[in-house]
Amino acid sequence: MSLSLQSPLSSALSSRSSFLQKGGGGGEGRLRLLSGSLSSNSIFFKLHNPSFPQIRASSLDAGASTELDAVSSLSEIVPDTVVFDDFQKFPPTAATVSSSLLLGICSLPDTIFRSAVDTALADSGCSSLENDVLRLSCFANKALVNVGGDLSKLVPGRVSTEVDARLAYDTHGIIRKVHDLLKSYGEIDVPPERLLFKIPATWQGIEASRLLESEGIQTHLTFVYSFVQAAAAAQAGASVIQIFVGRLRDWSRNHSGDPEIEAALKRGEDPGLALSIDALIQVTKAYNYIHKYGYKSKLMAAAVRNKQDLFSLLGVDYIIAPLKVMESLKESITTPDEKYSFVRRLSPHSAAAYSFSEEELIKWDQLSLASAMGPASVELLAAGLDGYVNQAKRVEELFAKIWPPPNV
Ligand SMILES: O=C(CO)[C@@H](O)[C@H](O)[C@H](O)[C@H](O)COP(=O)(O)O
Repeated sequence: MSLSLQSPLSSALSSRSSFLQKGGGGGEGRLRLLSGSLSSNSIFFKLHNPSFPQIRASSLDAGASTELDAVSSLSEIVPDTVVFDDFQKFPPTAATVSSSLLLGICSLPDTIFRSAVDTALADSGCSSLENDVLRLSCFANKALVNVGGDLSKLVPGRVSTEVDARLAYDTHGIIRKVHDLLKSYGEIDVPPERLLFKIPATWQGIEASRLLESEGIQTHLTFVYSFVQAAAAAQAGASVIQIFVGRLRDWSRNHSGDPEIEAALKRGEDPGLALSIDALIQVTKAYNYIHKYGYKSKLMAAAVRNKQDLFSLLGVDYIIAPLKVMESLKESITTPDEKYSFVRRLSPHSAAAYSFSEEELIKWDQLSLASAMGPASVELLAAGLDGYVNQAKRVEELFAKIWPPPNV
């Protein structure tokens, strides 16, 4: 059977062109690429002065550098790129491919990734599957891999591929899915060392990560909202552990009965602007645990909403920063003296000095993890999974509408 590669998506999608405008937290159709740091020199800033003056880029003189240079020397700052134009401004060095990205690509009339999706929908192996569910899942996998393959040519770093969140509680299902994705990547010559597989940090996801890492397959555990998930992920040997600090702050703010929030409000602090104490505690403990005990994992802080969030995380291995924060950091100039305003909050040195309780140093298992996670991480994990499941279903619904292409 010969299948056309002539953009079978176009007609079905002509009414879906507004995905990219919807924006918002983790919103649909946002195209997320991860760029590396712009500077690698290591300066250690000693003093903290949150009200340091900001000078516009036009007045840059010898000896001045940007805030972005300054913070990039302490953490790898990863732009959370949402549109293709940002490639020019913040060239990506790594990328994530997800259902959300597929929805975004399908909503655009003409993108460099569109033919990757069309090619997936023309895959004869998938087309020949009689079972509708299997066929749609096959198309979705191929689309992820084809887009991931294109991204691997654009970025020098690793491409992280989202694993279907419907498998979040099925260790062997996750492993089978990753093996399938890896096989498809092999067919288009993308080697495993260029790949990460993004898996939800449920206990079953953490177990899958442990087994996959033991085969040399790199994993990226996401939806981490607590130190205990991060510790279990580190024990599993996950390559990347992604903790969503801003969502923890939002959770605290939305549970105003929380005594910490009440106390912050009484002190006149706005819990909506500063990272909540709990978010800072979880990320600090996660970082210290990984670095004190020599785990190979890298900790990635995500859902950073403003510069103050970012400043309070300096030293963490990676920080994903929205473009507006990146731009503001790039436009703000520091003079050599002002550089000392930046404080490295997290470092291997401070990690070494940190004390954990005996209960925190256990070998985590399903039961201990479940009883230690706490309401914020339980609720946020469930909400994150719901979002990903919804996006995965929408991709399949979309593919079901447009397959077979009209001229088959
Ligand atoms: O997960 C990745 C990349 O792997 C990020 O794009 C990630 O989705 C974003 O940093 C966060 O989701 C942003 O947080 P929020 O605004 O959705 O709460």
